[in-house]
Amino acid sequence: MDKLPLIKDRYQVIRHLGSGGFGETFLAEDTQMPSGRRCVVKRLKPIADNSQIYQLVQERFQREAAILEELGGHHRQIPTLYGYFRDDDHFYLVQEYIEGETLSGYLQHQGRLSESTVREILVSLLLVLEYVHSKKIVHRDIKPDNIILRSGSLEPVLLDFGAVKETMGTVVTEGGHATRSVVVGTPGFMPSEQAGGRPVYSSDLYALGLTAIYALTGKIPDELESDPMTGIVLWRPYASGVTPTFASILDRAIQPHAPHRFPIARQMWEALTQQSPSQAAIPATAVSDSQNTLVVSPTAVSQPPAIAPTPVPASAGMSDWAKAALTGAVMGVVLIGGLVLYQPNGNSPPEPEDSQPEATTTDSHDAGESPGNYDVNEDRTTSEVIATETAASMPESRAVPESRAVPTADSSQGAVNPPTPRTFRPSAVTRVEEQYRLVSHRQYQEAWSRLHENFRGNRSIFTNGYNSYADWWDTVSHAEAQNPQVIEQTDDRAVVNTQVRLQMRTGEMVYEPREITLLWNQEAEAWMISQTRLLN
Ligand SMILES: Nc1ncnc2c1ncn2[C@@H]1O[C@H](COP(=O)(O)OP(=O)(O)OP(=O)(O)O)[C@@H](O)[C@H]1O
Repeated sequence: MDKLPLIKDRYQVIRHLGSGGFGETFLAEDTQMPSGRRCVVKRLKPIADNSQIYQLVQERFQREAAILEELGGHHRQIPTLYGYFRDDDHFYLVQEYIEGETLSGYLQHQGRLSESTVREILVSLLLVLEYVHSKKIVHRDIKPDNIILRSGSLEPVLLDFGAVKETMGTVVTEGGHATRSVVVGTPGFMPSEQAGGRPVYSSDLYALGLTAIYALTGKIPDELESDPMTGIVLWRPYASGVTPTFASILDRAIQPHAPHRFPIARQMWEALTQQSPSQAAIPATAVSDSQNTLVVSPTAVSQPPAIAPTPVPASAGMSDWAKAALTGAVMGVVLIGGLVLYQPNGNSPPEPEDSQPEATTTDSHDAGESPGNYDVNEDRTTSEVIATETAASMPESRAVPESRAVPTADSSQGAVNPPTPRTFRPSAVTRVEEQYRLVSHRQYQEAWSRLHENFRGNRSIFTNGYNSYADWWDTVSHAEAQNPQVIEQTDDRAVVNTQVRLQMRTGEMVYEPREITLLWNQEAEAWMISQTRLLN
């Protein structure tokens, strides 16, 4: 057998992971680390082959790598960037290897996922997206293949940010100007404004919504019909058991027109965690052109086919999906004429009618410029986007293992029962983070209801029950659980240590190291805080 290559005299290739539009990806061992840790090496090659372009690509690549470094360095659901370099005519990224399985791979053998599992994944990824968007980055290629569920915990991790790939598409126009020549994204998962080169934050929510729909139905967007008048994807008949509120949230996420979607990740996260029908509803402005297909109650869906929660059949969905994945790999970066985006006079194309109203220029050099249209000669990164509302930092989310059963094969269809899959038990860490978020948002009643009943009944702490709890939190203007970590964990009990940061209404800042004990409530399917203790 041929010896596998050693890249840059350092990264010993273990196996080839995949090939995409701009290069190849390898699993490798870092021979210069004592542990010989595993890493993912991405080798990219610019599409234009000349030295002028290479210089430009190098500059952009460096900027985008710096962004990846920041993102991965601050969020555990984004791979850490270990290194980047250029070697001859290739550019390399070396990233943390995420041990696990892509969401699409997971579905192939576990079957379609339950609503609660999909909801958990969404809630978790929305926190990641809010973090990403707070850095003014639009991911641009969210899809089941770019989400890895970590082995053991099934925590979703977001891969493959589009901007680096985009740098590989740098070309020089006839007029001598460098510009992008590609739109990054995957057909079907990519909304129209992104296909037109103008992604906004809610473009990621659109892709995430369709990813969730894939997880619920086993169908990729190309396998679903759309309403010919409105362009709305008609998925509900394939997920008849989904609750109306959850379905409405997904419908809002996948609206073809960006202004009709949730504008930012936080809003979708709030709709999911509170599941208030009013938050899920598409804004009134959307109803006029889509009222026949939106926010459909289950009874309004005509004769949904009875679909048992079977695994995605290997003979149909899997091969289709494999085909689609292959297409995605080829089409992941859609080539467009550089001149389409490049405006020699410096003007941008007109705002599309469906661009987000919130997305007004704050940091671009040109008032009309969109994130998808820039000139490389300007000193800004390809992935900066425009927004008036910077997403506030939201906590990272982590998931832990659990062993509740979800879909089994329908024996009436002759399918074999798959092994009992694990589903998500929300992580104790996420629970702790949420608790501080709730009190920060003054949702005291909600926060109180998530304390264990024994804790709530402790009159030595809460002398006046809920009122003393709410009164105390009213003295705090902002609370945050920093760096929470699970110290102990069994199926039913978890202990999390965290540094609590409290900004008091008086202006004083308080930092409290705390140990928080949580008990699993099977009925509520939630972690309840049963005790907190100040650490020395
Ligand atoms: N950090 C990572 N940890 C573990 N697996 C990874 C990581 N990054 C990529 N992979 C896996 O490697 C394979 C190839 O991924 P990659 O995204 O680089 O290429 P692609 O999807 O084939 O092409 P494209 O870059 O055009 O999307 C995929 O199966 C992906 O899940």
